[in-house]
Amino acid sequence: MQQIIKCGNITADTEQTIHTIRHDKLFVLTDEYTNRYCLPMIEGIPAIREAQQIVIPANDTNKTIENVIQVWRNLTQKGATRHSLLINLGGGMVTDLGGFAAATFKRGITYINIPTTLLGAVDAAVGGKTGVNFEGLKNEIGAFYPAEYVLIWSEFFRTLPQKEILSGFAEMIKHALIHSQLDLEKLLTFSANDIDYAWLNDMVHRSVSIKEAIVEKDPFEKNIRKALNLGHTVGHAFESFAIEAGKPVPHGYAVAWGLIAELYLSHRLCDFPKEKVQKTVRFLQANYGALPIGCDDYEALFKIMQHDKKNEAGVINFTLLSDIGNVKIDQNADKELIFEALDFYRDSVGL
Ligand SMILES: NC(=O)c1ccc[n+]([C@@H]2O[C@H](COP(=O)([O-])OP(=O)(O)OC[C@H]3O[C@@H](n4cnc5c(N)ncnc54)[C@H](O)[C@@H]3O)[C@@H](O)[C@H]2O)c1
Ligand SMILES: O=C(O)C(=O)C[C@@H](O)[C@H](O)[C@H](O)COP(=O)(O)O
Ligand SMILES: [Zn+2]
Repeated sequence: MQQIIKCGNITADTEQTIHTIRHDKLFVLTDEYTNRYCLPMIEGIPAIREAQQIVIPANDTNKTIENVIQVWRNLTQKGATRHSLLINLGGGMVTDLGGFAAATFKRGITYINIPTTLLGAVDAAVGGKTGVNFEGLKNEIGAFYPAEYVLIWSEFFRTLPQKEILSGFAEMIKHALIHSQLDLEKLLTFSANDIDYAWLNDMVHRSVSIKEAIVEKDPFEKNIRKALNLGHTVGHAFESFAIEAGKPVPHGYAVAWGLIAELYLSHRLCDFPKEKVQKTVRFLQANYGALPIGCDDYEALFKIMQHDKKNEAGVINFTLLSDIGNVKIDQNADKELIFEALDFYRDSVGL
């Protein structure tokens, strides 16, 4: 089982975790920004100072197999063995890519995730989904291969741009939607212009525990883990579409817009209450703006949804809700209804 540590002191907790895992060489993977902003916060640890560093370019357009090869190459050239330990210090891009590199190098080495974004802490670093984008599709290549430890320290978020805070917050909204009305009510009070970091830290721990409980029940997404994919069938289509258009958007923004469309489908197919759609959509619209799409783009978006990993035998499977906390997996919507949901998205965000 993956161990999640809520850090009080990142230096002491990291040092202790490193000592807990028997290893020969230590490697630290960062991207260009986490190397600058986050590595200095743990560089006081002698083991980190002496570790081999691997730096990859930042952002999701670099979550590619080519950069996995760069990591493999560094590991090989710097003498990594099957007993080496990798620390992924970064957001979801670094933990997804680094986790996949760890899963595949010499058929698997141990790794630790230290998420430095809100999204990484509440979602990406936890639960063992690793991978890279491929052929314009999100996480098309990957493996379930959990980090041995995930160290969560909210102080990293202080250097995050507001956009990245909001991106992570969208996954927290998703966790609340699949879990409870009370969690959602609390999150809908959030103001990104006036962040209360102590409150956010509490909400982070709550959000992680929602994900952790689901992953523990179904680590390989055969069943209830599909709950964590709420908003992602449409969300990933939006995200891939934006990358293809040369205007990438943060993952959480795509999820927020995907939630709008999928709450509509939840209402139409599972009787999710209309007033709860409206209340959540109001928050999403106010905080996330819009990905500009027109009716002409629906076919392209539908085509991307046909590659969603929850699909089976040519049927697009959605995770929907009949109420907050009441998840319905493997729900089919036909093309006409999906287009209606895209109409609803456009109306809701003022396009
Ligand atoms: N494996 C999973 O379960 C899972 C879950 C959700 C999302 N994801 C994936 O996670 C990725 C998105 O992760 P993300 O939102 O963390 O994006 P990211 O890793 O690309 O980070 C966003 C930006 O913030 C910078 N950054 C990171 N930490 C910083 C800090 N403390 N201060 C300043 N800048 C910092 C990064 O360098 C980058 O430029 C996507 O690829 C998504 O598909 C995976
Ligand atoms: O952990 C999960 O399970 C999730 O689905 C979490 C999602 O937020 C995350 O974006 C995940 O990477 C999506 O996975 P995919 O299987 O749809 O690629
Ligand atoms: Zn996600």
